[in-house]
Amino acid sequence: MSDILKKICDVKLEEVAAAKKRLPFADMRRDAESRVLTRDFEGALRAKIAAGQAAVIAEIKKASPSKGVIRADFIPADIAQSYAEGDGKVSAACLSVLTDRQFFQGQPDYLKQARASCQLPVLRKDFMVDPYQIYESRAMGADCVLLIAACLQDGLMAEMEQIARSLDMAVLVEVHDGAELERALRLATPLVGINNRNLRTFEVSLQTTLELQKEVPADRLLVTESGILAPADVHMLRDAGVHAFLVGEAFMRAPDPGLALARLFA
Ligand SMILES: O=C(O)c1ccccc1NCC(=O)[C@H](O)[C@H](O)COP(=O)(O)O
Repeated sequence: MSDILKKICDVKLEEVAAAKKRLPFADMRRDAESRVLTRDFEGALRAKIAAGQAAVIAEIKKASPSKGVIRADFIPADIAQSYAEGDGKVSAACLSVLTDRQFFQGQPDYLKQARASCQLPVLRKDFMVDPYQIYESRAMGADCVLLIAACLQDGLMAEMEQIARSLDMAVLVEVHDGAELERALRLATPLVGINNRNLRTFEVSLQTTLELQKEVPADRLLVTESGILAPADVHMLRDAGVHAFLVGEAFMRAPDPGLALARLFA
């Protein structure tokens, strides 16, 4: 595991240990199981694709380890509404909200505020290292969780997927190389994210998606993640048969994130 990823995961383990002292596992599980009606994350992506459009998971991200602060004027509810509206013709399929405090300046309240302000399904974007966080994700309202293969051993990853599915949440499993993809494909989830960002060097290459795409079976829904900045990137990936995108920075740097989305995916 890369240094930054190891550092992030170590912090997460400490955070989970502290959280379990505040709210024990059984209570968090009860909270999660008392929530009703998730929004259909996979269905929202597939509906856009069936309509001939790109399926965009639009990210709400204030800062990142590679870029520092990306957006100063940061009101998650406004950003979520802007993504849901787009330009009236082109808009987001789903949201992704960073909830990590230390490295991304996120927080769980941002997810709650974003979700309450629109009807879009929401991915909790964080670093999952313990089953407790899956219950916590549902308790805060998430419709989908991210499992980063590089952070998880096979057994734990499968257990966390199973818990998410028992709570009616979707799972986006994220990979960056062939070995991780092979492990991810042992899960049942159809949602496979290929992160174009190398989390060791922060280098971004869209070639990562093009190379790994060949190994993704047709019954999985490939989501290309990171570094999609220009219409030419979108055209190149769509011409290659990639129709689901997770985009953050390109929207977060724009005054109106929803209009930026519509322009990027026009
Ligand atoms: O973005 C980072 O610097 C980063 C560092 C370490 C782990 C994860 C990181 N990013 C998370 C993401 O995957 C992106 O926020 C997401 O794919 C959107 O990428 P972009 O469109 O390039 O903002």
